[in-house]
Amino acid sequence: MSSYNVGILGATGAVGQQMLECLQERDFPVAGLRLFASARSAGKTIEFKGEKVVIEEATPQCFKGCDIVLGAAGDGIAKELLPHAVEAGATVIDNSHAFRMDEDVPLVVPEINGEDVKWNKGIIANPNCATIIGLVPTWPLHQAAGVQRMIVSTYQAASGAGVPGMRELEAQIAAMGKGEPMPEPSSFAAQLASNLIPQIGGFKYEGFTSEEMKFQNEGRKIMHLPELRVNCTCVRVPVLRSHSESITLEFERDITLEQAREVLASAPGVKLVDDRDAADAHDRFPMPIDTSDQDLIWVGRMRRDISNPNESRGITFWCCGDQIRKGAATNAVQIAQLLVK
Ligand SMILES: NC(=O)C1=CN([C@@H]2O[C@H](COP(=O)(O)OP(=O)(O)OC[C@H]3O[C@@H](n4cnc5c(N)ncnc54)[C@H](OP(=O)(O)O)[C@@H]3O)[C@@H](O)[C@H]2O)C=CC1
Ligand SMILES: N[C@@H](CC(=O)OP(=O)(O)O)C(=O)O
Repeated sequence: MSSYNVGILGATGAVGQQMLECLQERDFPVAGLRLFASARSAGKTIEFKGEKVVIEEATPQCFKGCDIVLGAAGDGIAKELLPHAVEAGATVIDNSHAFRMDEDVPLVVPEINGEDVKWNKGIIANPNCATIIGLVPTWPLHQAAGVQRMIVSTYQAASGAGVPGMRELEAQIAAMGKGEPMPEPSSFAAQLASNLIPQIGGFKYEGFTSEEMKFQNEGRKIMHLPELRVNCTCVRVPVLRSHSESITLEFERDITLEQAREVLASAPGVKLVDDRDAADAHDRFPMPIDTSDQDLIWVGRMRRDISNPNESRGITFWCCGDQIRKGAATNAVQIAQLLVK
């Protein structure tokens, strides 16, 4: 089997660190590993497969010799640096928003549109984390009955805002516990501990935020459904890791609740946890505490949409998934696996 020189831009962040674990877990054929971050981190080391790898400062020239570059930095850095990785001959799989909606950039969730990697011209984009988590269970139901419309509410963990978001929530919880003054928020618009913040990203379109519009726009591109109607509300919740979503789907064709359950029970990337009679809440429905640090999207609370006048055309469910893994690092490494297959 061939092996590849892999670079990670943003190797010290929440997603970059998780990528290192995913590469190891999936036994990705890494010939050489290069880690890039800001000048602040240059010279520090990170262990990979028992060996210390020195972090290099990310510059336009740094990608020489890389076959695959995994992007795990913010939009601005991705835009500035990753085209240089392509020029240096690498294929880029980027997690930022920078290239997702570009026409010549495939936006890929392997369980849905893995085939799209084939038409890449050097950059493949990893979708928004909340979008991936919602679409993995939606796609098999779409294949069964044709999804026309989605109503989505997300409950997004603090680590969606990276390492700084996680630290901010931890510091606030610690201050509350000790009765100390609350540290000023900086990653989030307001205090997150003991609160909910119904704004992720800036306000963008008719009062919807950028995060909310990503669900519609990226969802249309991934599922090849340019007419898909999506109404999404994104909320930041005081959970450290793993996003949760309430999703109502409206279908073109009839599907019963039993049929929908059957579809999801064998869908790739999905675990059905939907047992109203289970004695233990952990077996009754998915919760973010149970879906952290694993790769599947757990689905439960499956119900017929009683607000839909056509009783066999609407399904509501709840799902949870680790957004640092399947919403980012795992999805990117799965794409890399498709590329080298
Ligand atoms: N967290 C999540 O759940 C998800 C994140 N994403 C996306 O993934 C990307 C990374 O997010 P996340 O890991 O959360 O962010 P973090 O804030 O945790 O990490 C950011 C990374 O970018 C690096 N970086 C910052 N400035 C520079 C610079 N000037 N040059 C080079 N590298 C730099 C940081 O290095 P240093 O340590 O040296 O500052 C760090 O490695 C973002 O685009 C985000 O939108 C996508 C889906 C989910
Ligand atoms: N915005 C997401 C995480 C993220 O980074 O998304 P995007 O890659 O689309 O900016 C969250 O905060 O939960």
